[in-house]
Amino acid sequence: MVLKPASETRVDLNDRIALRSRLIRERLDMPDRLERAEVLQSVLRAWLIPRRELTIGAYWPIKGEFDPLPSLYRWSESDPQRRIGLPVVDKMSGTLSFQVWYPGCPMEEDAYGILKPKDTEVFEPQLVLVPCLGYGPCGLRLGYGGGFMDRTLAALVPRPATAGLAYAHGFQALLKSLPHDVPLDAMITEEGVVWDKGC
Ligand SMILES: Nc1nc2c(c(=O)[nH]1)N(C=O)[C@@H](CNc1ccc(C(=O)N[C@@H](CCC(=O)O)C(=O)O)cc1)CN2
Ligand SMILES: Nc1ncnc2c1ncn2[C@@H]1O[C@H](COP(=O)(O)OP(=O)(O)OP(=O)(O)O)[C@@H](O)[C@H]1O
Repeated sequence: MVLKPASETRVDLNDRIALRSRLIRERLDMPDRLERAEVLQSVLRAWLIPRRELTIGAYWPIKGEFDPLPSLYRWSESDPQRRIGLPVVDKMSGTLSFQVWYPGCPMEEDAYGILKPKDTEVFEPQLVLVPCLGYGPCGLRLGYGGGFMDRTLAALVPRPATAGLAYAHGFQALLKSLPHDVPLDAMITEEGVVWDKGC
């Protein structure tokens, strides 16, 4: 086993923290973010058409994230069995559960101030749409640093299919994988489906 010097590990962590704040700033400052979001809605809607899953976990957008809910609502309208869920953080276990969401659903803040459905049913989605701040080759993802998504995906049996959603600016060719990283099955941006293990 080759042990890394502590200083190197610390540099990696500082790099990740700096990268996260740069990517959040870049995303918020993107002058054509709304146009890009419209294109991404179309890419997502088209990607969902042939999929068999009836239940999808998504997220309530924060910090300039792409909003997947308009496409998902359209997706859900064509079959009453289809369900959309939003994540709810369990601070103790560091994992997420998913609660049913529908347009107009009463909402409240979670432990991190992100809105979540109030008192709706908990379920395990067959497909999870994962918000990505950054992404690398082969399904690698950079989130906000809580590790919630990786812990949740590692614990769910059977593991749901996963598709990352991001704007193309988030691509980091040199992003390093960490031991706990659970690779995404697909990656979708406004430039198209950039990676899909299932294709
Ligand atoms: N819209 C949205 N909702 C989501 C997620 C997401 O990525 N996007 N999450 C996806 O999993 C979960 C929340 N993830 C979070 C991750 C980190 C922190 C947080 O407070 N981070 C600290 C820094 C932590 C560190 O670097 O050690 C901070 O920002 O100060 C909060 C929520 C569930 N809901
Ligand atoms: N399966 C796991 N078991 C235990 N700890 C984990 C697991 N996954 C992640 N962690 C811990 O969570 C912390 C953050 O991980 P990471 O930097 O990958 O977060 P992220 O994927 O960017 O954040 P998030 O998923 O919340 O958006 C790390 O300290 C890591 O050790």
